[in-house]
Amino acid sequence: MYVIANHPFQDPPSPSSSAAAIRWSRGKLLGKGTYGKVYIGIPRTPNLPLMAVKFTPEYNAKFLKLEHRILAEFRLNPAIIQCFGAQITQEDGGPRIYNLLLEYAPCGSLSDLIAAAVAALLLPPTSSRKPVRGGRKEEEGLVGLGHGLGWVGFNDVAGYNDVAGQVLFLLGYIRLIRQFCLPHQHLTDFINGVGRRLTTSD
Ligand SMILES: Nc1ncnc2c1ncn2[C@@H]1O[C@H](COP(=O)(O)OP(=O)(O)OP(=O)(O)O)[C@@H](O)[C@H]1O
Repeated sequence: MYVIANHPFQDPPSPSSSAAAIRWSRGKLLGKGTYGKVYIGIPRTPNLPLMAVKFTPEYNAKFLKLEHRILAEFRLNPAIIQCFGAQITQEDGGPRIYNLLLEYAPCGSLSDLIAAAVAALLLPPTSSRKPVRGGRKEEEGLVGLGHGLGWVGFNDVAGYNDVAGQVLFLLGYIRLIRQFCLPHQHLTDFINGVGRRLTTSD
């Protein structure tokens, strides 16, 4: 993989060849969203944490670029997931790829957390929550999530004790509602980032 251009965080819209290249290699697939796939980014540059790298072909990167711009506005905000910049790469004559380098959030998104809390509320009491042998896979997953994260996560978020925390909590709800009722809006990517940051354990 060759790095063609770096978009440092301070200057998201225009590529800069003078920016020090963040070196990383692609790890396992974390998931897939509307705007691209997300892989673990294993840092090859000293002092960089593990990353989540969201990527898509450059010709299709309009929304990832917008996400980059929005995250730039919240740089160094401890409540919001960090972005380390963006890179355009190319492999062996393949298409140019736009990579958004994000802080890795090991505990999933705020919407995951809310879904887990809702699951914990809807599921029967603890004694009957254990996965049943032969039960449906999704059901077991839900039970596992609800059991492990449900109220702990909910209390963590609800206990977030300032105005910003309350707002972020509400944004999480908006995302959940959007998933069921509203047309897709890019703003929800930002909300995703908020959620992931809030659900990290540090
Ligand atoms: N910073 C991150 N840390 C860890 N995992 C992540 C991170 N960002 C994304 N992921 C994983 O990648 C998946 C896809 O994320 P992405 O933000 O592209 O889409 P989404 O938010 O799930 O859906 P949509 O784009 O439709 O809103 C997520 O569901 C999650 O599993």
